[in-house]
Amino acid sequence: FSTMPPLCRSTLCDSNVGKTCLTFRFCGGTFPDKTEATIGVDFREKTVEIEGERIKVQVWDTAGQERFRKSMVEHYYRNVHAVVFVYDVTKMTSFTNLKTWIEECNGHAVPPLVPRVLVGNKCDLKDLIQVPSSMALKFADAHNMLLFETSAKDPKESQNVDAIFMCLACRLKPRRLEPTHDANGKNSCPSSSGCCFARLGPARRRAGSAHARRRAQAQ
Ligand SMILES: Nc1nc2c(ncn2[C@@H]2O[C@H](COP(=O)(O)OP(=O)(O)OP(=O)(O)O)[C@@H](O)[C@H]2O)c(=O)[nH]1
Repeated sequence: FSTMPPLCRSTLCDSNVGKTCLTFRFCGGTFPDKTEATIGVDFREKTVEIEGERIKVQVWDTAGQERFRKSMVEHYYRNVHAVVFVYDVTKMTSFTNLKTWIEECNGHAVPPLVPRVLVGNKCDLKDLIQVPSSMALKFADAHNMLLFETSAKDPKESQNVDAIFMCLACRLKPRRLEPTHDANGKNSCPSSSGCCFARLGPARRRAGSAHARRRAQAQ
């Protein structure tokens, strides 16, 4: 068991996009029947195994509603190892608001080299989709993020949800944590080659994988 402190990542963005449900799906393997608006920050944990090493992943589920974010103190931003930005594929405003969330993150001194990924949730609602994958990919590219399209609700999509956190756990695996942010601030993480995706099964290869491969080829 890893004695390192848990890898912490934060899920950020508008209310109702499914941040809480995604963390339930990843940490507990279930979709909650009912959720309440998150107040402040909720913590969930899961231990994953990567290359024979057990790593504790701690997910910080942050409130989307402004009135419940008052307790989101600087501390949380300063201590994240990775950030997961979530939008609802059936709600264009949640996608256009991403810019504000990225600015908020930057404004709280989250170092640009802390890995960030973009997650389009509620893909099970196929007839209601407002944000096309192509648009999301363009945005993800422009902000140097990988894109995952998921559904916390559909159990068939659960591998895609796992892929988000497994990819980040792989990038942040303790022995890789230091080189990711070397003394010169350069990103020397070996997984920038897209190795996380190479190890994940085909079911997880949505928009994110094609995107990752293109990025890997470009590097
Ligand atoms: N169809 C569908 N509904 C989802 C999915 N994920 C979440 N929901 C629903 O979306 C609503 C909001 O989900 P939450 O996980 O509470 O959203 P949140 O982003 O954590 O909201 P805040 O805590 O207010 O920031 C709930 O009614 C969920 O049942 C999904 O993948 N598909």
